[in-house]
Order: sequence, then structure tokens, then C-alpha cells
Amino acid sequence: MQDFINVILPIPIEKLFTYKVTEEEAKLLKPGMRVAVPFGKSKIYTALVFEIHNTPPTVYEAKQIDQILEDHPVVTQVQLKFWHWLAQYYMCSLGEVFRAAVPSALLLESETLILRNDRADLEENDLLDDEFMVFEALQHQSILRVQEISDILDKKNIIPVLNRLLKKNIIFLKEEMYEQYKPKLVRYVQLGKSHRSEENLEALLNGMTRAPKQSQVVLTLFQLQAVTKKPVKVSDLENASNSSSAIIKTLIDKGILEEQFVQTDRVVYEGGDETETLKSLNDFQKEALKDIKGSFKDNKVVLLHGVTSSGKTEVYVKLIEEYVNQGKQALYLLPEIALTTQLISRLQAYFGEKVAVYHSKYNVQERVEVWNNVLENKPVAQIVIGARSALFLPFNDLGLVIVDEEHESSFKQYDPAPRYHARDAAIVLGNLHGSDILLGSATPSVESFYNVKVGKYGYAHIERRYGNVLMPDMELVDIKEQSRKKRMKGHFSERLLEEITETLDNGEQVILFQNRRGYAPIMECTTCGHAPQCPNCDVSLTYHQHRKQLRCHYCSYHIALQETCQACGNATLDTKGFGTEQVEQELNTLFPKANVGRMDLDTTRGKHGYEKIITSFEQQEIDILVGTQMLTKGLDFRNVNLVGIMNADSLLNFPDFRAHERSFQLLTQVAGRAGRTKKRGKVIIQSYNPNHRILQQVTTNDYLEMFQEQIYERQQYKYPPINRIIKITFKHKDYNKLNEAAEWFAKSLRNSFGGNVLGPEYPPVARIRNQYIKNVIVKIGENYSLVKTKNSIKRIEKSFNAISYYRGVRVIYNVDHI
Ligand SMILES: Nc1ncnc2c1ncn2[C@@H]1O[C@H](COP(=O)(O)OP(=O)(O)OP(=O)(O)O)[C@@H](O)[C@H]1O
Ligand SMILES: [Zn+2]
Repeated sequence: MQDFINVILPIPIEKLFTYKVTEEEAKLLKPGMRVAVPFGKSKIYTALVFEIHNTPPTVYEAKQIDQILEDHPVVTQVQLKFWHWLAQYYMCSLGEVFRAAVPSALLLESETLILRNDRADLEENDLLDDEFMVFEALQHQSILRVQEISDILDKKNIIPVLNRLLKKNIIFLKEEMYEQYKPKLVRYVQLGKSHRSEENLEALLNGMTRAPKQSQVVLTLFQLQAVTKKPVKVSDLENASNSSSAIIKTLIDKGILEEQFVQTDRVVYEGGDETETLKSLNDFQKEALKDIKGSFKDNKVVLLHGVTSSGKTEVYVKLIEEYVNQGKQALYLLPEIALTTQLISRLQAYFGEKVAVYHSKYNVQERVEVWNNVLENKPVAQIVIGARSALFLPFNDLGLVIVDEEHESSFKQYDPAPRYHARDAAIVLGNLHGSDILLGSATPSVESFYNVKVGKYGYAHIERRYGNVLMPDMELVDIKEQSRKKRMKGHFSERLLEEITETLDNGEQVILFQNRRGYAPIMECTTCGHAPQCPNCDVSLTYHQHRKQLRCHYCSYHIALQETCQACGNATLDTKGFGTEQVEQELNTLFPKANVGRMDLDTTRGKHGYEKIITSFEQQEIDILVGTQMLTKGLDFRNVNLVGIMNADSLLNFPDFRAHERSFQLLTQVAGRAGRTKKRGKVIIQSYNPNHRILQQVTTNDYLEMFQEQIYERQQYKYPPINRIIKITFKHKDYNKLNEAAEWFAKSLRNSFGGNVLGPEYPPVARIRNQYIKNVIVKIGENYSLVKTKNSIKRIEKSFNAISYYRGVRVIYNVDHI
């Protein structure tokens, strides 16, 4: 009987693809193993085995696979179920999930670009023939496509060769180009075999009396090894014996020391074996922990609602300890990489090398290492901290899932598919593993709090800050009034300036929040009113003073700053609005003695971008830190006593049904950075509209009132969490075609769903990268089936795709869009 396998290809096709395998192969293969397969005319992909069976495909002749790539599954059964759920729920293909889920080093394909690694230490003799041919080809051409290599070797299945070359460090993949991939090898030494006994060592030392430095090294090594019984890092030995690498090399050459290279995981913990003991919880924290465990017993997801600085993190830590002691894995999800910096050190202090980190700023090879460690359930990856992609790791004994800052909208993946919400997906993942699931926030999302209200989630509450520090004192400043009286200096009110001065005088630090980066969002000519626009997108160009450029924040377009207006030629260009750069500049003039730092997308590029700024603020090298929302949540600084919000209005006026909820969360969170440890902090909120309800609710810390108002509105207008929504986005470069296509689709939707279809409408930025955009929103009532609705939408899409005029119009689904 012929054997077949169904595989997931890492491309957006709806169906699994079937390939032929031999009887031997069928015996070896298991779901979750990778195979190299031919696809289309000449492509090769890394595909994932989904199932093994005996049914030939009906519409096409199955091809043979090229090669089996490993001897054990790298993707688990639970992961495959999880992927299946993601694809169904978020309306995308399994292939798209596969591509998003797996580090790209595990996804070689014919389009992958291969580069030579100029820094490789290479012994040509170490290379097999086929490896050498690739190596040689790369001497003449620095970049080759996998396909071209396939031609050079004159064989189809070259993925194994490339895998070997990757391992040997001879090549790397295009996307790693800037990371200069090199597996990190650490040099260890130990005493040579013949010198290990005490007598032999003595004889050795006696013979070395004329080489005191060498004997010092040997003695030190002996002492170090007496403690650890393991090889010692050369760098440690150098330090401990006060010697040099030259001396150590001499000893190695003489055979007195043996050297050994160990490939270490890059995400190493440097702190040694010492770990801190956990802090003991105060009564409020204990109570919360008890409530959490109680609800876990009932198999409920729990929401931990604790005000800012109430010590939620310490509660998580206590829980993690319990699961880790039982040998289980724990996953700690955070919405932003910026937050991992502080948390990593906090968790490592308790759990040492058990903590692994996984997010997109780690390079491909680092991610593969974490992947394998988690797959093998190694102690070094028992606790994983990560941004949303950590959900995709191959856990096999996941006991606890924590989603910190669960209200954060950056948990939602925007582009590309799967457009999943990491909090919601984490709950599904946790359920598949039978794990306990804890969501935490000082400002829970309306969704999660609603789930508490209807009894779906358990609830634990901490109303006091740790150490009984009072919640910060909040003051609203009316800047309309202040501007009228000409009391503003730049964008600073008198009150804010007074408070900054006092805080700095006390040797304390300040955080200032402005939700725009750059110097000014608009440049405008005061003579003719012309404002430079992006040619590719429907937005004004943002002025970046530091780079003397006008930049588009939606595409990479930028031009040098102009002296005169391009429309009328007058030198009367002026800025409108302001961003973080301008705040920073004003501060430099107003407080020339203070050190001002800035944290936004422009200053945090690069792998350690965040870390540098956060560390220098922690160490008080920066007095005033200006930033966008990335500095507003979860960060724990001890010496910040004042938080200033430069302009609260831009948040409130956002055209979105969640704008008020978001503003409440953002403002409460940023305010929560003030006065966390010793004395009560101060918060100044500048606004043109200080009587706005949300601002009142923020200053009185009235979460419940905000929640009730929001729920009422959502009920009235049929928005989540009462209803569900699917946003369907249409994109095309032809304006008319886009309009007609969106209209056609919306009309068909109305035939099925009537008044529950909104749009099509242009979003605030209606063209990005020369693509026009229109959105349609489908609301799904409480009593409707989500599955049936999605099926009807898919059916409409099929008829839509059959209309040739609409070909090329992209249709993008965003389920539970936020
Ligand atoms: N039981 C405890 N013993 C000693 N210090 C504690 C304890 N609990 C919390 N702290 C300290 O109080 C501060 C605030 O705690 P933490 O950062 O955990 O608050 P949080 O609730 O996570 O706040 P946010 O929501 O603002 O991020 C931290 O500096 C933490 O070290
Ligand atoms: Zn643009």
C-alpha cells in the first residue's frame, strides 16, 4: 500500500498538501517532523508533517518528498492543535501560522538567501564535498539563493547540506546579515588527566618552581575545580589567577591543561549559583494569592486586579516558584520587549539560570536554542519570559501561564497573519495543556473585567500599594486657560515647571509622557498653508529635528528638511503640534543642568536599545526621561516622584470605540510610575479639557465607574465584549477598484447580516504605501454562531474571488480587531 503524508507548507494556501513517501520513510516519520519538499515548478520548502495516511489526493498526482530533515518531531501534538485553533479562529491558513510560529532557521526554502560568513574559522578539510562546493561558490558570489545552490550541486534536496553548513558556521541567512551569526563558544580548561591526583599534582608543581606564574595558574585551577569539580572558564581562570591567556596557552601546549569548547546558550545567566530568596508577601498579597489558588481549583482563569505598585509581580513570582518546584514549565507573557529588561533581572535574581527569554530582538540562532531547550524540557528554560511569540514555543509540561498587563493592545498581532490576540491565545494554549492561567493588570481590559462580572473568570484584588505608599496625588492643569493668560513656556504650564524644579531639587527623577515621536507631526507654511505630505501615504510628514529630516511614520519615506515652502517659495515654514523631540529640546533650555533622556522608537533601535536607556535611568544618570507609551507601563523605578502628561487630549479624541478605555488605562499606568517606594508621588495632567469624564475618573482612580460607563455604551452600540467583531480590510492601489470591490463585498455581507455590517469606510490614514484602504466591520451578536458567521464570510469571499475585475484586491480578516 502506498504511504502518503499531509504537510503544512509555510505559505498562505488553505489546504494541506499531500506527498508520497516510501514505506521506510513512513515508518520513520511522525507528525511534527520537518521534511523538505518540492512545490510548484521549481520551489523547495521546509514543510511540517501533519498526518500520515494511505489516501492518495484526488485532484493531483502526489510528488515524492525530497528529504526527511530530522529524526524527532520539533513541533508537538499540542502545538499542532493550537495552530489549528489559531488558523480557524483568526481566519488564516495553517501555513501562515507555521511561518509565524517557527524560528526562520527551521524554515529554509528555495527563496531563502544564503550568505557566506566572512568570519568563519574554517578548516577546508572539515568540509564534505558538497559543503565545499557551496563554500567555493560563495567565494565568487557573496549571495546565493537556495535554488541556485541546488543548481550548483545538481540535486534537489540541498536543505540538509545547508543545515550542516549553518551548524558549521560557514553560511548564514539573509535576515541575519546584520547580526553576524556565530554560535557562541566558551573556552573551558581542566587539569590534564595525568595530573589530577594529588601526588601527581605535587610532582608537577615541584617541577615548576622556575615558572611561578604557571604554577600559580595550576594551583588556582586546582582550587577552583575542588569547589566545582567541573571544567573552569578560561576567562574565570585568568581573573582568579591574575594571569594572561598567553600563560594559559603555554600550559595547554605542554599538555598540563586540557582545553574544551562548549557551545553555550546565548541567553546565559551570569549571576553564579547564588539566588535571592523570595520576598515574603504582605497580607494583601497573601490574600490575593489565596483567592487565585481558590479559583484555580475551580479551573477558572483568574484576573489579578492590583493597583499600580501593589506588588503583583511578587505574587506571580510566588506562584511560579510552586510550579517550578513541581518540575513544571511556566510562561510569563509581557506585551512589550521594553518591559522584559527589568523583569529578566528580577526573575533571574530568584530563579537563576532557569529563566529563558524569547522575543523578536533575539536572533534566529538564539531563538532556535530556546526552542530546543523548551522542547526538551530542560531546566534552563523552565521559566520563559517573552513577548507574544513565546506562545509558539514547544512546551510539553506547561503548568502556569501568566499574562501581565493583560489590557495592553500590543498583545494583538496586527500584521501579518495570524492576527491573533496573545492574551486570548494564551488562554487557549493553557487550556490545551491543562495549565493554570493568570491575567494581571492595574487597569483590566473591559473584556476581562466583564468576564469576571459574568462569573466566567475568578478574581483577586489588591487595592493598596506595597508598603502602604499612597496612590499618587493627581492634578489636572487647564492649558487652555494657561495659554490664554500667556503663562505657558513652550508646552509647559507653570505648575508643571514648578513641580519639575522641586523634584529635581530633591534629587528625584521625572517622567514626561508625550504620545508622539519626532519634533512635530506637521510642518506648515504660514503664507500659503501648504504642508509636506508623504507621496506614498495620506499623512503629513513628521519633522525630526535631530536628523534634520521630514519622515513618514507609515513607510520609510523621508526627505531633508526644506528651508522654503515647496509650494510658494517663502521661507515661512512653521511646525504644528509637538512630539518627544521637541519636549526634550525645551527641557534642555528650561533645565540646562538636568540630564534629559528620551525613550521612543527612534532611540530604542538595536538589540540593547531599551536596556541602555532603562539602565541609565535606573542608575540616575538621567534626571528627566521623556517618552512615548513605551515607558508608561510595568516599569519599576525607585526614585521617580513626578510624572507629567504633556497633553492628554490627543488620546481622548481618537476615533475608536475603545478610546476612552485606552486613555484611562494609559494615563493610570503612566501615573502609576510615580512614587512607588517611599513617599507619595505627584502627577500633573495637562489638558485643554480637564473636565472630561475620563480625566476625572483617572484622577479619582475610579476604575468601576469607567467600566460601567463603557459597558453601557458597548451594549448600546453593540461592541465587544457584548458582541464580537470581525474587521475586514480591503487594499488596492487603484482607488476606484478598491471602492467598487469593498462596496460589492459589503453589500453581500448585508444580505446575510443586515444592519450588523458597518462600512465600507476609510480609516484615518486612507492610503499607506500607495495602497488605498477601506474597512468593513461585521458585528456578531451574543446569540449568533461565530463559526457560522465566518463560514458565510468565507463563502462570500469565494464568489468575490471569482470576479476577475476584483482580482488583486487584498482581503484581510481581523477577528476581534482592536
Ligand atoms: N512582598 C514584598 N516585599 C518587598 N517588596 C515588595 C513586595 N511586594 C512588592 N514589593 C516592591 O514594591 C514595588 C512594586 O511592586 P511591583 O512592581 O510588583 O508592582 P506591580 O503591581 O507589578 O505594579 P505595576 O502594575 O505598576 O507594574 C517593587 O519595587 C517591589 O520590589
Ligand atoms: Zn509614507
